[in-house]
This record gives sequence, structure tokens and C-alpha cells, in this order.
Amino acid sequence: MKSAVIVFPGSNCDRDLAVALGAAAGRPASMVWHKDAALPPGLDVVAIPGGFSFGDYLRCGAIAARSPIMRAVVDFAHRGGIVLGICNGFQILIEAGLLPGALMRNQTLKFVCRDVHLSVETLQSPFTSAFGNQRVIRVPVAHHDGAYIADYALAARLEAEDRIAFRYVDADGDATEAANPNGSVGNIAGVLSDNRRILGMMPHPERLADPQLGGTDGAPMFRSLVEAVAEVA
Ligand SMILES: NC(=O)CC[C@H](N)C(=O)O
Repeated sequence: MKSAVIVFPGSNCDRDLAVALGAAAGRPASMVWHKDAALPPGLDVVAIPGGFSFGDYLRCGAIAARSPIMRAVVDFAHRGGIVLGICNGFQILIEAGLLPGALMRNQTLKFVCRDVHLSVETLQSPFTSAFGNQRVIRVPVAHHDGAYIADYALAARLEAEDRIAFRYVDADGDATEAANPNGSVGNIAGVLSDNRRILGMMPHPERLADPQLGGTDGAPMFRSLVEAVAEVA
């Protein structure tokens, strides 16, 4: 699997994401500066990391979505490429028009930084197929603008099309209000594009993808990607 991580001024999860992708793939991810106009040739996966691109000015991800590299990322996505956006990466994908909905200030108006439980809502995607029976996972969140907002029609469409990848749940797997760290509609933590090849999610699987980080609940995401790419090769 050939992957690239896009680096913006203010990205701070770019190295973690590159380590997780590189460990799963057995080859290092390329780091691509946001001012580049083109992606490296032959890529299988483009990953947009968490952080505070451009200091979160204007709206989180709004300025990064207009960086030169994003034209190439949108083009890659439109050609069916696999694109993963985590946290600020999710915000950037929404601002770039690659995923629907909006991410707004947490309901508490406070930055939230803790581990949450997620339910893996679908195995039908290149990001989630390897979760298998492991349907409730523990992953960290760290954000102030993580409330996923969708109107009724969009939320219903995402549900009907099996495009909700993850929900915030309690340790028993129930999507309760108390388990929702930010006020997201329907406890939604991650969504897929209509072709299922773009995923945006607020929690950070790359931060729990190695035993040395205290857990491996995030690792199946990176294994899923490697398997999906190997299947078509
Ligand atoms: N960890 C992150 O990517 C933070 C995302 C974003 N800047 C926020 O706080 O909402």
C-alpha cells in the first residue's frame, strides 16, 4: 500500500498517522506539504491528519481546504481514490466538499480530550472491514469543534445507505446521550462518502494502534486499508 499524509501548517498528528500507515503497510508513508500541487504517483491512500491547520482561524479546516494540494486530493477522490480524514482531517474534507454535513463547536463549548468508546457500525468499507467481531473499540478524542451536524434528511440518508462508520457509545455498545462527547447528531463519530472510499472521523485511531501507545483498538483500520488495496492489486 502506497500512502501519503498531507501536512498543513498546524498539523500535529501527521507523524502519528504516518507511523500507523507505515507499520500496517510495511513501507513508509510519503509526507506531502500542502503547498505542493501534485500527489506522488501511484498512491493508494491519501490521509489528512488531525491538528489545528492555520490555527483553526475562520472555521476549522476552511483555509486548509483551499491549499494547493487539495485540488489534487479532490481529483484523486473523484477518480475513486481512498481518502481518510481524522479530526482536523475530517473538518478539511467537509470544507472541501468531499463529505456532507458540518462540524460545529462541541455542545459543552469545551475542548474534549479523553478516550471514548465507538461502535463499528459497518464492516462494508476499506476502512472498517478488518474490525470483524471487535465491534466496540476504545479510541481517544481531542477537539473543540467535533459536533457532527446533519439535517434530518441527510442523517436519514446516511443511515439508509449504511454510511455511518462509527457512533459514540458506552462500554456496553449503547449510543446513549452520556456517551456522546460533543453533541453530534445521532452520536455520529464518522461518516463515509457515497462511494464508501472517503472516511471522515473525529476520534483518533492512529493514537491507539500500537501496544506501546497503550492499546491497539485503532489498528484494524490500518489493516483494513492494506487488505482493501491488496484485493484490487
Ligand atoms: N485534534 C484535532 O485534530 C483538533 C481538531 C480541531 N482543530 C478542533 O479542535 O476541533
